[in-house]
Amino acid sequence: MTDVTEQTERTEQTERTEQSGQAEVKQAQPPTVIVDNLHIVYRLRTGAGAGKAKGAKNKAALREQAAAAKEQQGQQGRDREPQQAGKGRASRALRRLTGRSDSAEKRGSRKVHAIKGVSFTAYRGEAIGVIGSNGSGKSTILRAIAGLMPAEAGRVYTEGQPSLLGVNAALMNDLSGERNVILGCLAMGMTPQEAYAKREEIIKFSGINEKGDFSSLPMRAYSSGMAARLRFAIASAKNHDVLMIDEALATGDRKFRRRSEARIRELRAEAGTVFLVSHSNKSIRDTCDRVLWLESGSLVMDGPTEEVLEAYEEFMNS
Ligand SMILES: Nc1ncnc2c1ncn2[C@@H]1O[C@H](COP(=O)(O)OP(=O)(O)OP(=O)(O)O)[C@@H](O)[C@H]1O
Repeated sequence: MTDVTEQTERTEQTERTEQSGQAEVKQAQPPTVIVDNLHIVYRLRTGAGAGKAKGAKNKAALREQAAAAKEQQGQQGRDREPQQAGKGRASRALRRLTGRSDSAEKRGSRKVHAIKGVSFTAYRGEAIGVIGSNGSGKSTILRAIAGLMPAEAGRVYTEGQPSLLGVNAALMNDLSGERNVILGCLAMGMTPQEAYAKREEIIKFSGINEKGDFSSLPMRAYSSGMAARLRFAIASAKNHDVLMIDEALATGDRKFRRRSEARIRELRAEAGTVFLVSHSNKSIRDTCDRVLWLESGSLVMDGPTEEVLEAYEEFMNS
């Protein structure tokens, strides 16, 4: 198995995880993902310099605006009271506009401890729902399994290359749906011949051409639901060792949702492991046989779908 968290070697804790109760229950199938006492921490820069790269363009524009305002104020001031008017006002306005105050000039950082010591083992052939209230850590744990988040502590071991739907598809808004299908297939490791051979089938499955020739239009012309359907269609065209779907089904209409749920069942039958993050308990019920329930970054429950959903629904209604 590969350590996707790129830390040091296998720990004793992993051995314990593999020998845990879950493993005894599911020992007929080999494990595909081991999450071992995982901690994920986001670090945010605050104060001066925060969001520098992103905000630089806006700030340059704001500075120009402020300079123009200063010029105007200066002109008005000169008309009224030479030298004094406008003095200091423009720089105060600039600080207000850019959100910088003298005290905020101090550099700082804040941490968000998003995943707190989560452990579980997933097995080949399982479809696992990931549930929990907003901000409980569902997307973060999928990103960690995909190898996109470094671990603060603990490890994630995976068999094969996990694919996080929507990220691995690497779609581009300026390219047509058709070109994106080819791009997505190549990004998943298909040869150009395989990608071209799959193109029609993927577009048909996505249903984007049901109301006109949308596949030849740039993706920026698609609704969010259409884009999500195309991403799902591309990602599910390949059999994945580990496929992770984050809310993708929630955006499709009912017809597409049924089709994609059937595809998830096929993927499971073809021996992969599927993780599905969803706020729709119905999607989870229809698709998953096991559920992980996270709250505030901790694993509250891990068990059969009905058992966990019942407890979760009770918690949500209390
Ligand atoms: N890029 C980020 N920077 C800082 N904190 C983040 C970032 N992304 C998520 N978080 C924080 O990590 C925690 C877990 O977020 P995450 O997105 O994993 O939750 P979620 O269960 O997927 O939420 P939702 O159901 O609302 O999509 C939250 O407290 C969130 O504020």
